[in-house]
Amino acid sequence: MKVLKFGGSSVSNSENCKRVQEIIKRDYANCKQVVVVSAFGGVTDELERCINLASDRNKEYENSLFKVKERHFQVINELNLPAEIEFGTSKKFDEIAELLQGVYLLEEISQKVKNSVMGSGEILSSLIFSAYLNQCGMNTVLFDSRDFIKTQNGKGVFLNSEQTNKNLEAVKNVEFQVALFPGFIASGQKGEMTLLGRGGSDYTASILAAGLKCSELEIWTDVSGMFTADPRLVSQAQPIEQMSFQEAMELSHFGAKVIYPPTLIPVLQNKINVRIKNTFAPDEKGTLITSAPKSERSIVRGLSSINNINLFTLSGSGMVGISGFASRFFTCLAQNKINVVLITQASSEQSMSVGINEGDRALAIEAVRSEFEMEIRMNLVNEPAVEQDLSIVAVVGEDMGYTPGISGKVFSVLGRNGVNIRAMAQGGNELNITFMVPTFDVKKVLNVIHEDFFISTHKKVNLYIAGVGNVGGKLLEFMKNQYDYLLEEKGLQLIVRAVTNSRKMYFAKDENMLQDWKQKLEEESEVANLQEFVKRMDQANLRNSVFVDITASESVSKVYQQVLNSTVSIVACNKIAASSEFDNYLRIKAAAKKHNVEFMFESNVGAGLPVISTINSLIHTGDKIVGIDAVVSGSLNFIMNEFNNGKSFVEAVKMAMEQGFTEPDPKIDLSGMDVLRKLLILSREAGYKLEVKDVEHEPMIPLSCLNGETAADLIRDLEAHNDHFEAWRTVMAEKNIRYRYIASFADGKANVSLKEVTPDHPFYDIHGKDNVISLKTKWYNDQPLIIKGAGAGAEVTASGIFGDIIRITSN
Ligand SMILES: Nc1ncnc2c1ncn2[C@@H]1O[C@H](COP(=O)(O)OP(=O)(O)O)[C@@H](O)[C@H]1O
Ligand SMILES: N[C@@H](CC(=O)OP(=O)(O)O)C(=O)O
Repeated sequence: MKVLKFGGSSVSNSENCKRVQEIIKRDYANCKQVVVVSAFGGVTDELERCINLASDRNKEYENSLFKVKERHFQVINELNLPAEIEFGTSKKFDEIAELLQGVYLLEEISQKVKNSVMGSGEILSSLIFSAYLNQCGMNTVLFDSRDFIKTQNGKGVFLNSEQTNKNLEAVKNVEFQVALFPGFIASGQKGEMTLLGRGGSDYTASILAAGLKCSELEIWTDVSGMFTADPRLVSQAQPIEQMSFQEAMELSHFGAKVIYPPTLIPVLQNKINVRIKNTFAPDEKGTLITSAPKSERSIVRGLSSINNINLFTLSGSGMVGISGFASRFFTCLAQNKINVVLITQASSEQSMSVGINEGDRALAIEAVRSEFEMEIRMNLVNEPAVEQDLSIVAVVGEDMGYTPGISGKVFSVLGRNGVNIRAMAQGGNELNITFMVPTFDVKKVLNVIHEDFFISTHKKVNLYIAGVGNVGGKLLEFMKNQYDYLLEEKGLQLIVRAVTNSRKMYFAKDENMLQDWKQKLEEESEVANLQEFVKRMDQANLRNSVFVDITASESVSKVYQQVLNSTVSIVACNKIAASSEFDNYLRIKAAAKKHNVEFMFESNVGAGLPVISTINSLIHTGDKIVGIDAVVSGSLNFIMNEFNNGKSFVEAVKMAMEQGFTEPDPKIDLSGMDVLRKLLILSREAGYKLEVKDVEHEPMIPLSCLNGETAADLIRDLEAHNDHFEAWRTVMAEKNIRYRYIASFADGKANVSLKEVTPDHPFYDIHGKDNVISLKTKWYNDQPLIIKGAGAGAEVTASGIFGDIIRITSN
């Protein structure tokens, strides 16, 4: 004989009742089955709502009850059940209505009435379902669980197992092929209806399995087993194939709703295996809960969480070394029936903290205040402190006890994601690590731990992109092209969550807008608002988030601190932050370090060339940069090369502008400001403290050409100075030299100016928009390390930014 329990999710309408009947039919001829049903999905909640409405003297309860009644009649009609079932159902609803009317008139709910109303859902579903099974030709006997399952008084559910098991003996004398029991309901000492706790039909099934000495208990629900984490919170969660009773108990105790915690006790005591199966995919394996489960590949078996937890702390100098404090504290909580979910004590013994349910907060404060009234008055103990809006997360696995370093790994991954752990405890049995975190962070916490401990198919990378012009557009195109490759080869899933330009922004509802960002921005956007953009990114609180700045905007660079405080990494091609005042540059780097996130800006110098990463790598391995010579303006090189090829200077500038090689304001290039910023960044990354004022700087073009406001003014002024530039051509021919705009740093001195280079100089032959960076170091002394290649253009810049994103997220 085996027990099958079908939860509310399995019996929520006539269609589902038919599925359940099919499942029972599979073994109908082979073995006797004890079937436990819950109320139709959501009915218990609705009945509870009705009582609360009635006690608030809100007539709306009648309407709500009517809807519940209609739902039951719809099932009866759709299953074509006989009139006596309609009659029985109607009678039950009359009884409920009468009870509710009493509550409405008295404005009071007694526990007895509450139980009677809330337990009605199971009485109704079992009545309907047993009739349906009989109609399908199955020999089904409907039993009333209240006649067998006996509870005793106390907080929560206290099963009188001796009496229950004795009562169940009678079932063995009844002739049936299917025995149907309503779940959830039981009876007390005086025969009154009692309830086994929310989710208690699982417990009913387990009590029956133990009392009737069944071979197996099957819990049929709407998921294919106990998952590695709540599948509603962790989309990559997988069903656990096998687990021990203890592991299942820990996971369910800490919130895995799929099984009600007390359920595991009777089956554990009687060594009855439990299988969790999916009514909607009956052929899937599900989870087997057994005494000796086979090991899974991961040491951690599963994760679970409970919300609405408060951290209640008792502290004070008077607590130190005085025995009896802890016992008084816990006794006082226990006497008030306050459930303690987690305990921690500071080693100084100056404070003791416990996790309690939000609903017990007021009672706990009152009880502890009164217990320690005298000590509080004498300032030996402080007023109890309570922190709200917390959740408990449990990491569970029997093998964790034998494997060092698990808690280290858990806490380091949380640290990397900026999660503040409020309290923690490791079970003495080493079966679990539990800790409290702000509820706001729970989803993120479960997902990052899951990604680290289970064979995740992929890691999600959440991108918030500011600046979707030329370079930004290319980046998004590259990411789209590489999406499948990165997912398959690197396990990285790129998800674009939001984009903004200076006019519009679009925040994805829940989708990945990588494919259709342009259309979304075009058709469904809202007015751009940078503060709002950052605020929403912060509120989303997604793991592995990256803010990508592809603007040249100072206002965007000003939100970096805020972005990093939200534990979001930054990838910038915008140079303003890294080349701002040295203190600000340091502050931003420090904020990134503090929040365990990254601030990366490889594309600030040399676009996609590996310049900053090379400098960082040399320094990390013990080298020292002693000199830098660099031609780092792709646009200026392009202009000079076109000029050398015979174009007039102004023609060459126009070409560079048209082809998108210059900054949005070309004066930033021609003034040498862009090169100066790059030199600042290189030398700072090389370990030198340098400000703009420390750099000797001569613009590439006469100062008088830089006074205009617009690009048209610049072109006009350059044309007016044509003779100045043509004179360069003459000098170059006479001296057999070329002019290059060079950034240099040596002996603590930095300089940016136009210099002559001879044909044997490495900067003489530079093609197109190439950059050359020559690094003289302790190790590259005789021959400097030279990095050369295209240093401007949308493609190479986008590839530099893309490289940073991948480097950050594949850590
Ligand atoms: N670790 C977990 N594994 C599987 N399901 C879980 C887990 N944690 C929470 N759940 C949730 O539990 C639900 C099943 O429990 P419940 O709604 O009580 O079902 P039923 O009505 O069948 O008793 C699933 O739909 C799932 O969303
Ligand atoms: N109907 C009860 C008992 C129960 O166990 O339901 P379910 O099996 O749907 O979780 C409740 O909602 O609490």
